[in-house]
Amino acid sequence: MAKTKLILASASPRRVDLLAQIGIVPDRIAPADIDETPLAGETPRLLAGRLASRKAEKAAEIVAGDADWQGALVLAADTVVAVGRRILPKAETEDEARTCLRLLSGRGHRVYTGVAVITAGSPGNSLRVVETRVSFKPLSKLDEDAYIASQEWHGKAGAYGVQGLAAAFVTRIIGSYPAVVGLPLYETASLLAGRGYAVAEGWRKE
Ligand SMILES: Cc1cn([C@H]2C[C@H](O)[C@@H](COP(=O)(O)OP(=O)(O)OP(=O)(O)O)O2)c(=O)[nH]c1=O
Repeated sequence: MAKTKLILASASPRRVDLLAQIGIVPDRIAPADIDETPLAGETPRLLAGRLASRKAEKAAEIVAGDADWQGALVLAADTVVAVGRRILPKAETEDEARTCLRLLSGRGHRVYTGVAVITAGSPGNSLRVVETRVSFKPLSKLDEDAYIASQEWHGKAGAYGVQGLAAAFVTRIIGSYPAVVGLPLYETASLLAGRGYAVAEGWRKE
C-alpha cells in the first residue's frame, strides 16, 4: 500500500524540528496565513482549537484540485498563552513584550496548543487541544531588560520561547513540554496514527 503523504500547514521551523524528533518528515510544507484575532468572549482553549483547524483547512484548500495530494493528511497547530482568561499576544513591540513578561512574572500561566489533522478531499477533522501549566520565577528588572534586549520574544505567543533563554525563568511545567514549544508530540502521533499514518515506520536502524 502507498505511504500516506503528510502536509505540514506551518511556517514554523520549530514544528518541523519537533516532528523530526519522532521521525516524521512532512512531504510538503504549506503554511496557512490566517486571521488569528480572538472572537469576542472566546476562551484560549477554543481559540487554539479554532485556529489549528482553520490553518489545516486553509492548507487543504491550497492542494484541493491537485490529484497528487488527494488523501494526504494535513497537520496544523496553534499555540496560545493565557494568564487566567487573558490571552497574551504574539509580541511585536518591546512594550507588548514587557507587558507580557510582567504578567508572567512570579506566577503560573497556561499554554494551549491545538493540533488538527484533516484528510485532503474528505470532510471532518481530528482535533486535540493540549493544556500545559507553566510557572515563572519572579522576574527582576535585570531579567526583564536582558530578555527584552535578546529579542527572543519577538513574534512569540506570550513573548517568550521556553526552548531558549526563557528556560532560565521556568520553575515548573505540568504537562507537555513540546506542546509549549509548538506541538504536543504524543497527541500529534496519536492523531496521525488514527488517520492511518504509520508514525513508527522508519525508526528501525538498517
Ligand atoms: C510559549 C511559546 C511560544 N512560542 C512561539 C511559537 C510561535 O511563533 C508562536 C505561536 O504562534 P503560532 O500561531 O502557534 O505559530 P506560528 O505563527 O509560529 O507558525 P504557523 O502558524 O505557521 O504554524 O509562539 C515559542 O516558540 N516557544 C514558546 O515557549
